[in-house]
Amino acid sequence: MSSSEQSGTGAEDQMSPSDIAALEAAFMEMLSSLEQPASTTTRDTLAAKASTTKAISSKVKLGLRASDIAFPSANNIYDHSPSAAFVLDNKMLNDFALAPRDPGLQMEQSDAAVGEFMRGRSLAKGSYPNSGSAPNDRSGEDNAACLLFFGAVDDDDSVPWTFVICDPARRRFLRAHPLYKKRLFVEPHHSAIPLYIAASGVHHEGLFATRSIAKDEVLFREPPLFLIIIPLEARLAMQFDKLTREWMPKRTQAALDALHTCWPGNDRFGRARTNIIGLDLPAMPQDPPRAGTVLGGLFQLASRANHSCAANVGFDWDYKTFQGSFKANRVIEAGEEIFFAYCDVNAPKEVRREELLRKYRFKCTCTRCGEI
Ligand SMILES: C[S@@+](CC[C@H](N)C(=O)[O-])C[C@H]1O[C@@H](n2cnc3c(N)ncnc32)[C@H](O)[C@@H]1O
Repeated sequence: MSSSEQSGTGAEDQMSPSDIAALEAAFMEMLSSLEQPASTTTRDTLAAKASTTKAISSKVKLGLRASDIAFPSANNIYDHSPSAAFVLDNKMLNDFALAPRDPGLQMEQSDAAVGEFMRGRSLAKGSYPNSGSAPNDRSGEDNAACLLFFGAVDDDDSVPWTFVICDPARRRFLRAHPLYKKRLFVEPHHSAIPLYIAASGVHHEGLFATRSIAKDEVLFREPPLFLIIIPLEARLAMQFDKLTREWMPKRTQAALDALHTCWPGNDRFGRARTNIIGLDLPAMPQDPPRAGTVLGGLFQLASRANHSCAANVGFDWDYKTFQGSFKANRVIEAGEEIFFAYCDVNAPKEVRREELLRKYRFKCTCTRCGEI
């Protein structure tokens, strides 16, 4: 799936040491701005949020420090929660869809997850046998199929993190991100997300609104489960099951396995291809025009949404906070299915249909495309 403005590209990845140094310096600057003490306004906002989420905070025992989730916007209901748990594992999502009026059970489960989270472990590090083509890897490590663990790692697999498979240049680029090795942003609690998963009229399952959603409302924000370079290379495809089995936390593996695949067989690569969303990354100095999208992200919630050329939400990727989000582009009624566009909706119908068929193996019958 592509984000609204971008589609996958085959960007070249030649970065000079000075390019890399400049990017790293820019990110360090960004990091220091994120670590500024909260302003009075931000503190007031946090205090107001703390009172509105009191019921949640009393049950979710989490001690995230503001600096761990230092997101500067201070204007979104899901930001900044100091009592937040990333508890969107698949079982809980299913529970949520089946029993949306039973948040108590979910709270208990999140308590357990949060307890593990707080124990904290050092970052796991690994390399993968070199498959031979890393001409611009100046990092001193020999793994061409680069793995990058972006976020905290817990041996018990219960913490939010992002698993990245990319080329050496992008790895260095991502490493310079201020959130590297830090905890990623977490939602206050998934019962605050106005969505549930249920059978879809267009395909198997989809996301639905639990209540009326206002135009421009952000439905949720979430870090990706993993990122992978686009285009998806054959050598990564062949190693993908092994890579994920060996390096991905079991919890993330389970979340990946729970997603739909539109490709024959049951391999994880097909599952990834079905569900990946193209992400806009900051342009790198040597990038050709429109090469902003160089990574695809797989998301636990966003990847559950079906496509429509008349989508009711837009997907947004915020590289600074490492979050994907859905924003309503019109009022959405309770019970309505959430749709976002996998392709460029400004392209002619025949072009859209061809792309959706080729990449996602379905014929679009949305209100704009009509019956086949
Ligand atoms: C990211 S998944 C969407 C969630 C999926 N429906 C599920 O049950 O997990 C993408 C796949 O859903 C199906 N799909 C999405 N939108 C569709 C639509 N408008 N019509 C038919 N199939 C669709 C296609 O098989 C596509 O490859």
